[in-house]
Amino acid sequence: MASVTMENVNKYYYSSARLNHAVINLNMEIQDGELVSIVGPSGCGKTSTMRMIAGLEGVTQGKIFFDGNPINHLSPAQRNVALSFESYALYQHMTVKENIQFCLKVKNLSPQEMEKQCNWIVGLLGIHNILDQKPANLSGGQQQLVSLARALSRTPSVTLLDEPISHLDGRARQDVSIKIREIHNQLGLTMIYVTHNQEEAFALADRVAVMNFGELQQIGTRQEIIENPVNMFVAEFIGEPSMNFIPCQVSRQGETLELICHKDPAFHLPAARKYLPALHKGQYQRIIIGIRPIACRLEEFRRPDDCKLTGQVLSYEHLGEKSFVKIHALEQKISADISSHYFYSTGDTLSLYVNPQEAIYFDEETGNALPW
Ligand SMILES: Nc1ncnc2c1ncn2[C@@H]1O[C@H](COP(=O)(O)OP(=O)(O)OP(=O)(O)O)[C@@H](O)[C@H]1O
Repeated sequence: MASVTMENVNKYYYSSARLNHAVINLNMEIQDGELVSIVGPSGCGKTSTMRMIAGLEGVTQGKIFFDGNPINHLSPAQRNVALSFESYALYQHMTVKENIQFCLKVKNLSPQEMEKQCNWIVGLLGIHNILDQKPANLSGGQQQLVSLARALSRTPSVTLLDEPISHLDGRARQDVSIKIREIHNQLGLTMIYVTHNQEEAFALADRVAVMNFGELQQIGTRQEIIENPVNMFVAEFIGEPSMNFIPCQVSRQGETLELICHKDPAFHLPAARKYLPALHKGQYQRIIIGIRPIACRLEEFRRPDDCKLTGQVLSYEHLGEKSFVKIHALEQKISADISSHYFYSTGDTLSLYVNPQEAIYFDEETGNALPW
């Protein structure tokens, strides 16, 4: 297995006389044996990044290294990467078993070893019943499992999985993603995993990379990204429901700092301790306060320092153990994740309690998180 380093990597596409800067100055380091997941909105450059690492797409500018060795000039085969992309790319004239074994042939295994390796991955992914089928007779989900089996049966330098289980339904998807993690752990693979599903990304990966408009916004563990998003894009994109953003004016009176979020009715928040040094510098007049829905509590769960926010219920959803409510307060929508067994109707008056210490502050001008 190998570490992957991307140094100032750029990808331009020239199509219909239009220049598209799909990946912009990407710098990323993936350790040997690490599982990194890439998430981001459609068109942000995830697949282009994967295809450049695989060698299926040229790098316009910048360098990619495996274990410190430049690989830009190497063909896909020379890079020794295993791939499973959303479109399965199976050999249509071969059976499932032949598809898997074909990939193992490059490893020069004996027939017995090949059989053993094939049985291992087939057993893990539970696809024995389709071994003699041709791809055309399989569902989209089954074809993805075969494509995944092919990628995971090898022990390549780097394993690239791009939406490898997007066609599986809920339960099967969860089971297979757990198996991918198990295989990764067992074999110590260096793996890059693209998904639109944040929960899957955080459940699987050691670190998650968030991209937007071709640029890497942040790479970190779940805790780092949830607790310390670097900007409003990451804060809003990660987490469901999305973070609430409340614009505030910073009011300084001597040593006292207060955030005026709304005048009538008045809603003031004491400044969070961790941001006091940044706010005292006087550079920020207006900031945006980010409050996660999970940090908006009902009265029964309120904490001593919580501030009260009252408004009319706009919507209420009860989903199994979770309940989401939106209220109209401070002339905007405020979402709360209230694990509650009460039911609310549109128009009910509801108070939510937020702890000012749990808020994340952003510069109104740049959208970047304030330092602390
Ligand atoms: N072969 C191509 N020719 C021209 N433009 C392309 C090509 N492939 C991708 N693009 C453009 O590059 C940008 C990044 O595309 P890419 O497929 O890498 O994004 P993505 O994050 O993987 O999207 P999705 O999540 O929808 O798969 C998009 O604007 C896309 O339209």
